[in-house]
Amino acid sequence: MSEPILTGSGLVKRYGSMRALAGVDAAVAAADRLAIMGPSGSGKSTLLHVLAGIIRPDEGEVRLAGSRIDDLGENRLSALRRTRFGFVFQAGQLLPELPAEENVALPMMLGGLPRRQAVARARAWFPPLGLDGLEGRRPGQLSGGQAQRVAIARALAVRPDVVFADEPTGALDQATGEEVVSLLTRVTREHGAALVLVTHDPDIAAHCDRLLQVRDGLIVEQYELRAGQVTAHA
Ligand SMILES: Nc1ncnc2c1ncn2[C@@H]1O[C@H](COP(=O)(O)OP(=O)(O)OP(=O)(O)O)[C@@H](O)[C@H]1O
Repeated sequence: MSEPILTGSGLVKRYGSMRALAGVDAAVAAADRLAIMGPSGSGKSTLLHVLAGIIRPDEGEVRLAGSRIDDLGENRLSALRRTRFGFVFQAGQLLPELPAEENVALPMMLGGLPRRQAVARARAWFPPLGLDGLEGRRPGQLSGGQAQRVAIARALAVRPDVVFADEPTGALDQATGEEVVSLLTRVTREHGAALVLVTHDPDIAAHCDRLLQVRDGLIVEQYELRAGQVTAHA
């Protein structure tokens, strides 16, 4: 793997006496597309949230481009999440009262870009994501697949280093889910962002370059994938 953009080393996260992460090392290279799979409760979401600086680990450290981020103060960490990371969740992440284009513009506005410029930049994402003409729709007027495309636009519009996607197709039917993940993996690669994707679905994971299997808070297997096929035990 080329130089990693994001690394987690020795990550432990406890909830009471239970270890949701029991000592995990994970690295993501720039433009790498990493899938995380495992049984329910195995620690997939916890790993994603710790790597994304949303949950702080009890032990271990997270580094972005070589700099430690898990020990930053809350203000710096939230600014870093806003500018260096993009997020796509299962559903319900768009603000219902805002038109789609303003949902996409919002993280840029929070980052200090004037509203007109942010909306203009946001609009440019709509045609390439198959959303032409939907700029003014509110999330309630979009299909599930369209709403996830808007969420992808919003995640990428800040030009993040890493996009984190937690079950991004979990609320979609299989065909729409495949369309959304194929778009997500393509545009993250085109824009040079890494992707960390949690999924239950092997067909969704198959769109990625690497797969981590998590069980009981540990990485138990790592694979390299090509065209959905396992090519190597990493
Ligand atoms: N805030 C919390 N408080 C207490 N326990 C938690 C908390 N968050 C997660 N856990 C526990 O940590 C373990 C790992 O949870 P996590 O959500 O990471 O699993 P997961 O693999 O993503 O599961 P799923 O596929 O069901 O979403 C589970 O046993 C869960 O119950």
